Amino acid sequence: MTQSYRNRRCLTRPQIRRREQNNNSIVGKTVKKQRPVNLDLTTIRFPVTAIASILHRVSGVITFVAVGILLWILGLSLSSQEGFLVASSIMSGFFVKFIMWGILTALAYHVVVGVRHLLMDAGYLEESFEAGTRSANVSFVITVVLSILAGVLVW
Ligand code: HEM
Repeated sequence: MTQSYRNRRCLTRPQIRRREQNNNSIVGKTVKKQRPVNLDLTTIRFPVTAIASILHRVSGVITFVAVGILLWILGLSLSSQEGFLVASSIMSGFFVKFIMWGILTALAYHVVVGVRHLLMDAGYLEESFEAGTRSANVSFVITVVLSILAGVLVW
């Protein structure tokens, strides 16, 4: 083993000494020597439950930001007749409608997966990987349906 370190031209003498010491210590015996170094995120596949969880947090943050925007539009529309007309004209643009559709989709997803969470917490859904995968997929399908309905509502 010592010989193989010495054959590596890129190692300095102190590095060789440290590796030899590591090999004789508890570190060399307990830590896996061939540890994975590949952290290329494009090669890592997340399970659907992880994706559902990450999206739940993302949709929660989108909903949080959306509350401010929606309250502002509501306040504007209720302020006066002119305010209502301004709010209506803002809401009639394609880009704004697209944002509203995105907000409604995020809210729908957050509520659907939130209910899934609460059902799991209350013990109505099994907390196994298989059951979690199934309920996550069902949540995605329900969200797609609600998202289409939200599109119909907005346009
Ligand atoms: C204005 C409305 C809402 C906002 C701004 C909001 C925001 C958030 C945010 C940011 C989180 C992430 C917390 C974290 O991951 O640390 C969260 C988690 C959660 N939300 Fe909401 N939420 C809203 C409405 C709802 C509704 C209506 C439900 C009903 C089902 C719900 C159920 C949940 C649950 C169960 C969690 C915890 C998930 C977990 O334990 O990982 N939320 N919410």
